[in-house]
Amino acid sequence: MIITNNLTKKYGEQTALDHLELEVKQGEIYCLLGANGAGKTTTINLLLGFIEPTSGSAFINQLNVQENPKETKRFLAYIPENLMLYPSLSAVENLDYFSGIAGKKLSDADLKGFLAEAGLQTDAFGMRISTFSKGMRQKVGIAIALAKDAKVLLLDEPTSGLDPKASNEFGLLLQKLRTKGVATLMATHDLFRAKEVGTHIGIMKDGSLRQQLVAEDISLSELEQAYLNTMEYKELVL
Ligand SMILES: Nc1ncnc2c1ncn2[C@@H]1O[C@H](COP(=O)(O)OP(=O)(O)OP(=O)(O)O)[C@@H](O)[C@H]1O
Repeated sequence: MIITNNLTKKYGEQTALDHLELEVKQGEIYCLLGANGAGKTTTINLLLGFIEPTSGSAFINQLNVQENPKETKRFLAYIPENLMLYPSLSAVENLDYFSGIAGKKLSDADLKGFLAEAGLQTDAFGMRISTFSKGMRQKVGIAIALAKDAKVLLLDEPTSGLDPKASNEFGLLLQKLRTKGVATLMATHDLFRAKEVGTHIGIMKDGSLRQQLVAEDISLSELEQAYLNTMEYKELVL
């Protein structure tokens, strides 16, 4: 579903992404970890076609992103850290608008069905987005992915700033999408959530993917150690 071949992005002398080889299959949740500036957002922006690679290629559903910018977007849903929705429109109206852009004309009942499936409480369906918490807005983002029938979900730090309950709910939603066969790539700083929801975990540093792990094969403390080793942190001695 998601494949990158030697995907590289340079800004002048600086290499933001260095020959990335990545594959996320149907029903997998791949969590990308890494310090600030490691290249996580660059990876997502390349998959979205927001920026052009310096070399290498990215594929969504077997289509080259650069060569098929419109077609690849049809398969994608993207939830950034702060999802942009229309603040003066309701959840139903936003969903109607964004699913319309994706070419879906849905009935009121369908729209509400997707919001319910995304875990939004019924009394919020008609409320303005400006009154929503971040967790509620992220649920609208999931509803958009569901309505669009997205095959690939790209997430950039979607749980940052969410309280543990909202973050846990978001993780459960990702697992629900996984059972529908969605391939998810999530950039995150949250090791705990990566271990909880991820099927695969990649650790990036300075634009390159340094380690790839299968989530069920490691414990949280092993993941933490692998992360710290990759970052070459020394153990803190007090
Ligand atoms: N438009 C740009 N111009 C120049 N350098 C850039 C640009 N965008 C990103 N970079 C550089 O590319 C590198 C990778 O950045 P990127 O945003 O992908 O990191 P990240 O892993 O997402 O970090 P964070 O966790 O802080 O979001 C950084 O060194 C960054 O400064």
